[in-house]
Amino acid sequence: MLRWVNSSISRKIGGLSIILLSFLIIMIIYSMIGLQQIRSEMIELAEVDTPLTEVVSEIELLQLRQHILIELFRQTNHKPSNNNINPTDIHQQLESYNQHLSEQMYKASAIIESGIEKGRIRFKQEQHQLLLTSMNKLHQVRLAFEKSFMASIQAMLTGESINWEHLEQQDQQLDDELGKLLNHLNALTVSTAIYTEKHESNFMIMTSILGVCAFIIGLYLTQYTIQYFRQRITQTRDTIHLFRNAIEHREVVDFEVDNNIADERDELSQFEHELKLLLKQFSHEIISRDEIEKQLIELATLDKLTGAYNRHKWDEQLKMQLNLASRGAKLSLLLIDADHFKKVNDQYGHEVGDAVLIKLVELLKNRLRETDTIFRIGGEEFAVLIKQTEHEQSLEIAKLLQTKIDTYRDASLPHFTVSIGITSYQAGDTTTDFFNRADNALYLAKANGRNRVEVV
Ligand SMILES: Nc1nc2c(ncn2[C@@H]2O[C@H](COP(=O)(O)OP(=O)(O)OP(=O)(O)O)[C@@H](O)[C@H]2O)c(=O)[nH]1
Repeated sequence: MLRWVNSSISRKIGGLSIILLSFLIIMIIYSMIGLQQIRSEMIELAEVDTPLTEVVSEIELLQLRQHILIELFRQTNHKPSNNNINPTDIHQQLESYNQHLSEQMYKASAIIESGIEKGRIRFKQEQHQLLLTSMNKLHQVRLAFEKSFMASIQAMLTGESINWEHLEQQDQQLDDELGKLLNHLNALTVSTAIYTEKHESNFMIMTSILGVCAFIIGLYLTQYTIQYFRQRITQTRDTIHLFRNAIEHREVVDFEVDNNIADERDELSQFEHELKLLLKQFSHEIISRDEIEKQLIELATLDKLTGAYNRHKWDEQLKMQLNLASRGAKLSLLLIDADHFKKVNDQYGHEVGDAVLIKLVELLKNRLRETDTIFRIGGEEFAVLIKQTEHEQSLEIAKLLQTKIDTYRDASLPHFTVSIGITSYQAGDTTTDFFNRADNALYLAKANGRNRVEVV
């Protein structure tokens, strides 16, 4: 069953088509055999039933002739002078009647014998026996009638009295026997016709059942094919939908892809498998490209040495934050400059100077909130934008930073200090106004002895 489920689509549909085709072939063969049988039964009807019907009609006519013959004989005997038929004529007619009856009986037995030989007479052994007995009886009765009739003619010719009672008895007996034979022959033709009719109706029922079965199989095959394709296409559409959603939300699509069974599956499963692999790989690439882009943007906006934002980012952020401040947001600017940094470089070397700058930014980051951004705007000069904070509080932060740096000690670094100029946004400030006020404050801090905070 699993092999069937996993087999290719062409094999699945091919398998079902073979079942349907085999069924149709069986149906056609059955119909041909059935039609052939019905045809032979029709021939049988034509070969047995029709001549037998003719014999029956002939015997019925002979029955009539028998009655007429007796009546003629009666009239000739009653008024011989008024009748132009003489006993010789009656004798001849009797012989002709006998001959005809014998011929019809011979014909009937020949038809039945030949029918039985060819296997076309479908009646029971007892029926056959009954027919033969009836014929024998008829033969004997006919002989007795002939004998009695001949004796009566002879009596009429010699003027003796005729035994009418006996003749009429023989006539009646012959009539009865003829009637019985006719009944047997009729029953035979009727049973043949009934058999054929029954066979025909069985054939029609069987053909109809086979037709309905073929229709159901065909319908199921069509339904199965449509359903199968619809289900698989829906699955693939869901996979693509999942992928699209994941990409929209910038998430990695984690399809379950079973590599081991991929080769054993049908074409649609293999297609789905390949699609999932492709989408998975594609999503990974999109996400990693996003990561790279993010890193590139970060790199483009960060200062390589200290990790603080660079001058380019500073210009952009200063404008943006000032814009927000003009709409009511609180904003303070700290300009931080390392004191006598030239001396550090000169005395300890440029590398130590770099290390001092790195440490300086690290100390600033440690004391600031995530939202307060640090920019390196010159060699040893930094700016900090403090958002959503009152001026007094910003001043406190500036003093705290200056003190922390002053009190910081590291055996591998020289002691260093910073001067800080601070200002807060004032209504109508341009970037230049805002920056210049902070710069003036820094200048004051430098001028007033460094390692201190000044406000403007
Ligand atoms: N090591 C190092 N030094 C730098 C860097 N950028 C600027 N400098 C140095 O920083 C020094 C700045 O010196 P100045 O502008 O004279 O100021 P200062 O010596 O700090 O004195 P004041 O600012 O007046 O206290 C210069 O010697 C620059 O070479 C850097 O990235 N690394």
